[in-house]
Amino acid sequence: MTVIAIDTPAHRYDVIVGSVEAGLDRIRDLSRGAQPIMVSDVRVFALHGSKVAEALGADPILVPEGEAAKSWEQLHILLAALAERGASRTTPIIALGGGSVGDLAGLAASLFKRGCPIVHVPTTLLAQADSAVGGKTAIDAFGEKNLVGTFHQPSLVLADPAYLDTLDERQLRAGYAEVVKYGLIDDPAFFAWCEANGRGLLAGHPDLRQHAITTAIQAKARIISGDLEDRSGKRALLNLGHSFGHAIEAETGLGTVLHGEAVALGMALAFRFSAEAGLCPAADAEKVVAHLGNAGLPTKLSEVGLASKGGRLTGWMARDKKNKPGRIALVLAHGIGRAFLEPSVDTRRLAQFLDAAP
Ligand SMILES: NC(=O)c1ccc[n+]([C@@H]2O[C@H](COP(=O)([O-])OP(=O)(O)OC[C@H]3O[C@@H](n4cnc5c(N)ncnc54)[C@H](O)[C@@H]3O)[C@@H](O)[C@H]2O)c1
Ligand SMILES: O=C(O)C(=O)C[C@@H](O)[C@H](O)[C@H](O)COP(=O)(O)O
Ligand SMILES: [Zn+2]
Repeated sequence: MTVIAIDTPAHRYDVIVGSVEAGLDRIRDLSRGAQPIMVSDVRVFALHGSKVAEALGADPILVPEGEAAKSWEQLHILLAALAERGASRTTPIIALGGGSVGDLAGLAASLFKRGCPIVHVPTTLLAQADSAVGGKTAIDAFGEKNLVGTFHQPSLVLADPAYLDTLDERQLRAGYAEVVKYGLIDDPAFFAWCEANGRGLLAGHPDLRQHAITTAIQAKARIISGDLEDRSGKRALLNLGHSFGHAIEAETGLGTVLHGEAVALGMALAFRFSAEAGLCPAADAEKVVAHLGNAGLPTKLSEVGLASKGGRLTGWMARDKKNKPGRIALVLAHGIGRAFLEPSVDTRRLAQFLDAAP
């Protein structure tokens, strides 16, 4: 078991990577006798929910699986269920599931009675290595990814790698993209570790999972510290691959290409664009594309039916949260482990690059 402490101005919370049973007492301590409410999706609840709900005496609320949970409608249904059950400002909400459940439940927890505690119990690799930590919450709206959201830091995160045993291979690979991201941002040694161990990690080796999740969370803690609300450009590095990725998700219809798949393709594009602009060695871009491709992730726009769609994709990218008026900001790289935020890229050049990209 590894415990990582995350410091925020409001409170300090622990991320426990290890058996969920070992962390249940921590949820009981937080609850101080109040009955917790569990939010989960139908699939995760059927697989893992009743055990945790029974152990905590938690009342479950179920949402649809995947990106479909991140909607106005589901937010409304969830808030209505919290009201109907008489939840108070101290009722702990337990989000058991992947990033979609976490993003929706986190948003509801931040809004309900102006904020109640949220505990994340992430069940996907993506959520354990990335989304459960850091406090970003969101739903999709008006066709745009994560358009409506808040920052609401959890009170506790319990990431049990054993949950990944029931996750299907496509979801596991998608989550792996966000793991590799941490090597590409500022830790070339971790990228090399991924090259050496990615296959074993995806095959389910427990020590490799534990190491990957712990390293990613420690990196996230470091990157968000001092820029918790994404204002200074430091936290923006976590968006490597995401301007392209969110555009790919939106253009293909949200929920069609998985978030992690879109991020993998986005990171491949960010490295290719950096190399073509002479900012990054071509050999580094090739290594990134090869590693993601070997992990079974998309690295070509043609794989998701978006060849020659530069104009459409830059249209979405022009709406990204990192942008200042009239400019497209993009996380680029000077090499593996050397990501940086470019506040203004030439939109025409970007569209031409995307039109020509494989
Ligand atoms: N808030 C953040 O910082 C942040 C970071 C990264 C991604 N995200 C968001 O997370 C979402 C993607 O989340 P995700 O990739 O975790 O997937 P997900 O929550 O959409 O779940 C994907 C599928 O996996 C199933 N599943 C989950 N855990 C399982 C398990 N242990 N066994 C079997 N099936 C299981 C779910 O039922 C669902 O069908 C995206 O909307 C993305 O935008 C948020
Ligand atoms: O925690 C962050 O900050 C991230 O950017 C993590 C991303 O992996 C995640 O997909 C996040 O939800 C993207 O946020 P957005 O601000 O681009 O909507
Ligand atoms: Zn992401």
